[in-house]
Amino acid sequence: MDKNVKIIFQDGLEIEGKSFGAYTSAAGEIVFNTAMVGYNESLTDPSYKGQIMVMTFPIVGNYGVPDEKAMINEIEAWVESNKIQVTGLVVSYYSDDYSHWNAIQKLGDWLKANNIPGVYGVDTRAITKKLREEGSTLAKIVADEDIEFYDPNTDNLVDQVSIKEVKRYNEGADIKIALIDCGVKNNIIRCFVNRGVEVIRIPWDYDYSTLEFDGLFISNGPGDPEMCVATINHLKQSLQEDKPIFGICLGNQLVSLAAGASTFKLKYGHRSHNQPVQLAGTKKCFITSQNHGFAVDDSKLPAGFKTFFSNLNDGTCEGIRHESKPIFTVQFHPEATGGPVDTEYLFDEFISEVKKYKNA
Ligand SMILES: NC(=O)CC[C@H](N)C(=O)O
Repeated sequence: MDKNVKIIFQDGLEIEGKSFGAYTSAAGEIVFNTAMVGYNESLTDPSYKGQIMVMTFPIVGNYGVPDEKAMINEIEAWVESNKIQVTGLVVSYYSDDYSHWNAIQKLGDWLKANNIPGVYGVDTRAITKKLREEGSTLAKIVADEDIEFYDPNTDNLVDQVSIKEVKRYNEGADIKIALIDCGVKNNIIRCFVNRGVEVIRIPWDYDYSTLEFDGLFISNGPGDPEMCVATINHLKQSLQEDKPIFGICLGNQLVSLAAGASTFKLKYGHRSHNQPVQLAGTKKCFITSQNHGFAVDDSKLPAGFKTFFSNLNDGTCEGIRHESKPIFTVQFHPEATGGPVDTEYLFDEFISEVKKYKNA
């Protein structure tokens, strides 16, 4: 019989569930994800660092866990980074009995190996309703010992997940993209590598002023964008230059901050695979994969920038675009994994801008 554990919210609410994964206590920001699949990808997405993820899909674990060490082109083949990044996982029904062509282990065993607690047997939809009504909050999973609440947004989480040294993929390719790694998802690197460009992956605070490259990319990443002061300062300089710039999620927020816009915390964030966005000035709508808690305030964008996409659920900004330079950023995840690939064409648009710049 699995042991009992408690989820304790900052307002004092306690919910009892059963333990799977590591039997240990953990504290963080509790967030809900309404995606129906993709737990392996979400758990290893560095943007979830410091967060306890509640999955609303009622059965989790039934397709197991792939070999997280398998590599293709020096990139983990089946997961989004080299470890589990969430602080804890909360599900309704945990399925121990898995079946999938590339599964090699149980979700509970993988969590255990990473010392991450899982809770099952709780009403995840009730938790979601609470978070939607009252807004995002802190919580802790309490197993063997009670611990303090912890607010991850007060720490520089990007520094914890960013690469420590420069790493090149597809070295020698004609087009070179400098990728500022704020906690990059592997599928972003795959999307570039699959398009035949060289990726120069640099740490979040790396001074790239003397690096040779043709286009600049800023990745997704965890926490409050205002923590990334070094990146924002480097971007202020890049915005004065002519190289094409593309940013995703945290990358969108950092470029916006560098341009002079502001960001704010959403009431409960967007975490799912079915977020509808509209391309500004058109009737085109795309379904996107998202995972963010902050957003850019596009009611007062700096001169030269306009809204690129808007969210059709709540009207928030889903990206900005420069009016004359090849600079555009999106709040959603065009690389998906998990989620729909409707907007992957943005990688092609960016690379085509980079080629134009290089051949000009
Ligand atoms: N996926 C991301 O890059 C998330 C960006 C930022 N940490 C947020 O929560 O809004």
